[in-house]
Amino acid sequence: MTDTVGLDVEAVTVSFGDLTVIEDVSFGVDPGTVTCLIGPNGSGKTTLLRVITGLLQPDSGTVTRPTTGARPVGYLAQAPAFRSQFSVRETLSFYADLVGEDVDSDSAMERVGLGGVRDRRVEALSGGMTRLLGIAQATIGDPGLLVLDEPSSGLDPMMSHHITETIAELADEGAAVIVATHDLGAVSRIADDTVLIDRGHVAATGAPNELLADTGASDLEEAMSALVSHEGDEVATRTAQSPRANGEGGDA
Ligand SMILES: Nc1ncnc2c1ncn2[C@@H]1O[C@H](COP(=O)(O)OP(=O)(O)OP(=O)(O)O)[C@@H](O)[C@H]1O
Repeated sequence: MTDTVGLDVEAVTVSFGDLTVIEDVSFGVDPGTVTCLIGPNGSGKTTLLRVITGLLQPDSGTVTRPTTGARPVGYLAQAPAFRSQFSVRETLSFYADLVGEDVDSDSAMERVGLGGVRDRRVEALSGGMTRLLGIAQATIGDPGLLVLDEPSSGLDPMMSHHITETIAELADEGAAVIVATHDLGAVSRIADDTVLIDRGHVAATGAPNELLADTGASDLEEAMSALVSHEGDEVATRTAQSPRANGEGGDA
């Protein structure tokens, strides 16, 4: 999985009609590290991740990705959808076949700890297990870049810890990992770096302890609150809740 080239996002701008949701965003993620993308609801994190995976073309700017692995990018969508009748093993074999011949799916299953439920159907998995299945499918083919959208949202603390440890291990194996999350406890545990997005702009970057030092805050929630603009919050929240069609499945 090791690559000397990580992820490089350079001056990316994305608009939907008249609404510019990402403007002139630049940052990088080194191989073997975890960068957490944080920011308020509707600030543009998912949009940026979709550009990073190549699912969405930016209006301007460039994205340079690693080239190692049987596929370059593994992606966990915010709401991954799998075939309900497939078992865990069948689901992962299906994705492995899409990636290429002789691509192993068992190691991905074991890596996230789903070996014990390999024959359970997707429809019978808990929410946490479904997220683990999503992470497992994202790792098939050992991509050099892993893009994970809210991997631990809505999970109990033990499952959340398990998922964040798994993510840290994937980076230790050499992948460049970018994770969008509202779980600031997880950010403190696993982030080598953070990118704080506010209204489509980079409001701050740095390791979690640098954000704390820069703001004099005692925790990341306080630091984030100090760094984001609070003007027109009501409008931003309404926009974030407006219906939209992303049409994402579980694969990049
Ligand atoms: N396909 C689309 N068409 C129109 N507007 C969109 C589309 N996708 C996203 N948006 C808008 O872009 C903005 C950013 O949305 P995005 O989902 O990227 O935010 P986010 O930071 O991931 O939010 P959250 O934390 O709530 O998941 C929002 O105002 C959203 O309504």
